[in-house]
Amino acid sequence: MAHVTSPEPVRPAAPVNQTPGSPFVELDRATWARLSNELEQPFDEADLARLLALGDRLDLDEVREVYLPLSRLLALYVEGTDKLHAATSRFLGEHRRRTPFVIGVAGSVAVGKSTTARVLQELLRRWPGTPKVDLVTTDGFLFPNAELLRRGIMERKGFPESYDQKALLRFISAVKSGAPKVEAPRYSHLSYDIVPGERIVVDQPDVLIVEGLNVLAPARPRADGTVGLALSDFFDFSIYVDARTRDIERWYVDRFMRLRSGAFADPASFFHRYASLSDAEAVTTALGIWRSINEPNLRENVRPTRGRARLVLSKDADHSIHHMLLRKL
Ligand SMILES: Nc1ncnc2c1ncn2[C@@H]1O[C@H](COP(=O)(O)OP(=O)(O)O)[C@@H](O)[C@H]1O
Ligand SMILES: CC(C)(COP(=O)(O)O)[C@@H](O)C(=O)NCCC(=O)O
Repeated sequence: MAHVTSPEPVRPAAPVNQTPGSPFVELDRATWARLSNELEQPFDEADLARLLALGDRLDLDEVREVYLPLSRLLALYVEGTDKLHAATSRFLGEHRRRTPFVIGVAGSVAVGKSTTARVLQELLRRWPGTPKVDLVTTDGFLFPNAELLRRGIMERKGFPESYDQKALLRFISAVKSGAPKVEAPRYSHLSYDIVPGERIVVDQPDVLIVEGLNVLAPARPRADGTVGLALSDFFDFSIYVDARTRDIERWYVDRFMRLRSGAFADPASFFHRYASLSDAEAVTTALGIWRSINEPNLRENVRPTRGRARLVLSKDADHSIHHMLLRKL
């Protein structure tokens, strides 16, 4: 595995736009890409093969120009946050325990959260300060289908109320407090349900990436009007992956069509019944699921959290990142 040496501070390659009063600076793609020119190339052939084996038709220029500089920025944040923790421990006169740096990745179903998260995981592993990078998706904290049915919300999978928020908060507090071997339930897209008894184990990583639709959602007020912590209160950095709704809809349908000729063929698949549909019927089915569940969730719950992210990645119709908004204030 190729490694890069040290995340030296980045010199801005060109002026960036900041709208007066906005906490974000806007970086167009060319500006951002220029930041990568100064970077040591962290890939060797084996690394490239591993990235491509992630199964995505990922453009490697995109990785070099967008995700590599982003991983460098994140490595700088990890260093800075670590120093801040050390200072707090010195102030409190405590023995210091390193806690994972937590990155939230939010955005619509099918916008490319998993792909972004996995690429960042691979890149961050190459920085010297963060060799151990774990990734969890919040789908493991969805209520099992039986419970969704009992609550009458089976058609609202992915909406905030379909998650066991308490379990999610317990999980992230344990990870953040530096506990070893913290367990999370596992969701299967094949069975479309939580896998009974299966667990993902997070064991004191340097970085934990938490990916999911609603990771930036604010805490919901309790019955007595008080407001507790939200998942995002435990994030050290957050990314919202953004794109036009009509593009995301197309990506959703395209993915559905690919799964139909792949995973849906498995009789164990929840969607096996769709494997025998004609192309036209399959498109209609995918659009039906998109328009009744995922698009309303995007509109009502997911996109409204965009402004809470530290970084917004805006995609074009071909998945390329067109520009970024980075929160400076
Ligand atoms: N950067 C990218 N380049 C090309 N295709 C991508 C990229 N990101 C995502 N995709 C494709 O878009 C679809 C949705 O991506 P995925 O990461 O599964 O989304 P999410 O996790 O948000 O549901 C998949 O078919 C994936 O292969
Ligand atoms: C499992 C999901 C809710 C995503 O969960 P996340 O990991 O983002 O918390 C989503 O992929 C999903 O299955 N939505 C239900 C509608 C559909 O089948 O597309």
